[in-house]
Amino acid sequence: TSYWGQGVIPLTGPSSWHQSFPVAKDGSRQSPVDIRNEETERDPTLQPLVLKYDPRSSKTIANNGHSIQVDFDDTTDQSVLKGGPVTGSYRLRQFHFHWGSCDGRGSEHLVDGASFAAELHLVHWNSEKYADVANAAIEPDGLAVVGVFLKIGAANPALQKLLDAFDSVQKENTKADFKNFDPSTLLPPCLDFWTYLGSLTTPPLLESVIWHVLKEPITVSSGQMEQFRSLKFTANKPMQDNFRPPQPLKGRKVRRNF
Ligand SMILES: C[C@H](CNC(=O)c1ccc(S(N)(=O)=O)cc1)Cn1ccc2ccccc21
Ligand SMILES: [Zn+2]
Repeated sequence: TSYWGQGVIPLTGPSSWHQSFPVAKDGSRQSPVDIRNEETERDPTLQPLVLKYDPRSSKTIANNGHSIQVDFDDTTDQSVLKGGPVTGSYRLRQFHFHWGSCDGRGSEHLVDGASFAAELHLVHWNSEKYADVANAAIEPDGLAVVGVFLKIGAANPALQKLLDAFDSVQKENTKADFKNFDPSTLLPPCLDFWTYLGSLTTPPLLESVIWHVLKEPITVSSGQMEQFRSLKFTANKPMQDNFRPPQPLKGRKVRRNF
């Protein structure tokens, strides 16, 4: 932050990203968005979403300074996304979370203006058309991200397996083995989704994401949310409020398959 006159201009948060990444302000397909369900369009041509995950492809868990992330072996089509609005097959690369400093906020997408306590992002890239995630990330159809809302309720046993690994990645830029984790244990039973063309929600904010936001949340307890907040950002600050606020739709249509 820097002090100019009365105001404090945060040089690190989302409101200053446009200084280094003009697409933040000038882009036509920025994410996240507030999904106004009344304004979405039901599209009967949307195929069911097929998520086929192999636990043998999970590799490591890392605190990368802005989220907690589990990385997968994406050298073969072991864990893939198919169906929904996309043709072809998108390979799972990683999943990570966004959450708040309190249970009342934390998700990136909103539904009719309402936030959830957290949001899980499963990041896949178009392995039929591009060589790797970095090349895919700069193409309009390069990435497919599935967003899953975490709603405060009963403690989630699948999530607890992940939280139990947090002790080894408390500090920023730490990584540990995290094998045999099946990400499908973090999915709700129903894969109904909203879909729209959007972007990465963190710099470089590339407009390369086909978003699939699941209608049904999974649960997380307040105690489990506290464990997310025990992770550290840089300078030993608690990792929290790592979500971008909603961005203008700029004429985009959000479709739903339910
Ligand atoms: C983007 C990539 C690093 N970022 C991500 O992979 C990423 C994935 C998903 C989200 S979210 N929250 O939207 O699900 C956010 C960031 C590196 N990278 C690849 C090409 C590339 C070009 C310039 C700079 C960095 C580059
Ligand atoms: Zn994300």
